[in-house]
Amino acid sequence: MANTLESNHWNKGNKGVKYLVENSKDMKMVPLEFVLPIPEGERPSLAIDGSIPIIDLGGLNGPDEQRLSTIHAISSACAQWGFFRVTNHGIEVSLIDEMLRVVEEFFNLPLEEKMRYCSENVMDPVRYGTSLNTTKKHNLHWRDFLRHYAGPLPKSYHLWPDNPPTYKQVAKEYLKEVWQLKIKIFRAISEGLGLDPDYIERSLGVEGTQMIASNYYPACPEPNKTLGLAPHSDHGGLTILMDNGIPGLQIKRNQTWYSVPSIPGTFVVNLGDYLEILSNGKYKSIEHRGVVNTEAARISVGVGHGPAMDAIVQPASPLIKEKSESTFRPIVYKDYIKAQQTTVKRGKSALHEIMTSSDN
Ligand SMILES: O=C(O)CCC(=O)C(=O)O
Ligand SMILES: [Fe+2]
Repeated sequence: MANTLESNHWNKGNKGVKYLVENSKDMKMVPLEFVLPIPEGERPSLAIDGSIPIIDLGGLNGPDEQRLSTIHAISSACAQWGFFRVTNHGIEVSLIDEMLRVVEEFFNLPLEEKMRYCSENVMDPVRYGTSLNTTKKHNLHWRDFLRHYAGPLPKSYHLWPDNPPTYKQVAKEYLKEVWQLKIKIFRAISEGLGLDPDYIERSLGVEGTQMIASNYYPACPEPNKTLGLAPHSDHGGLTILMDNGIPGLQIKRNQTWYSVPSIPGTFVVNLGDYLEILSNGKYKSIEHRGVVNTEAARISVGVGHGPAMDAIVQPASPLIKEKSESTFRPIVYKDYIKAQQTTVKRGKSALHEIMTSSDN
């Protein structure tokens, strides 16, 4: 439900980080409530420059041999990284730029206008907010966000922000293209898992969900003391992410944090918990976090794709047979989202809760 400036959460003086930065002259230190207990060895500046596999998706339209080698490259990226970058993805750079522009315009609106979409309920179809999970007490994070359901379109389109005036139209076009891209990638992942090419797509049900999360991370005077976004894995199957050219994404691999460079015009694709579950643990959803910098605001736009809200999430039966046991207990997708989004600990704790044995 939309809130006003008088509602609880905003009454506490938390008007979002962008507002805070813009209304504090010459901020030299991060306010205490944003200082996070980041372990010494995991400070953002200690991350190693990393590069994730780059996959030319044009290969999927090529002759058989090229198509199979592209599928193979995707499945090894899924097994070894859980993250990869795609080029030749078929989405016009001008549309990506336009999407970034309307998202930036949204965050630049006066606070009162953005507040129309403020909500603390993680299941609300449209939510503007700040930090991480403001319903529970915890230190704040250096980001504001706008999240909303995208697909199925008719269920939420009328609720999307109508300001800036072009937002709905541009977002609709962008999300339609991203939807097609995820079909292409899911097909390749299905084949790589030895499943029917349509297996994953069909597993999502007739009303598979698409959710968009746009993040605004203002420049920050002490980037080593806070985080834009705490370590987490995504709950859906596949997230397709782009940003405004300012780096800030870090991924955890073998207990080490790596910075993922920003390459405009490409997308970073990552597997979420749904795919870890569906693959019966063969592929892992990888923890990642958003870090901030002293120089410039970063905007990122991630689009997650998962099953229908009332779908039962469980491993694909051919993959259970392969391993002779199921690694996860079945759970209704919306219950899983709720569990994952309301925990303060994040990381992969929600996924660990549904594992059938703790040694997986
Ligand atoms: O800003 C980023 O690069 C990461 C965003 C993200 O992980 C998310 O919205 O789930
Ligand atoms: Fe994420």
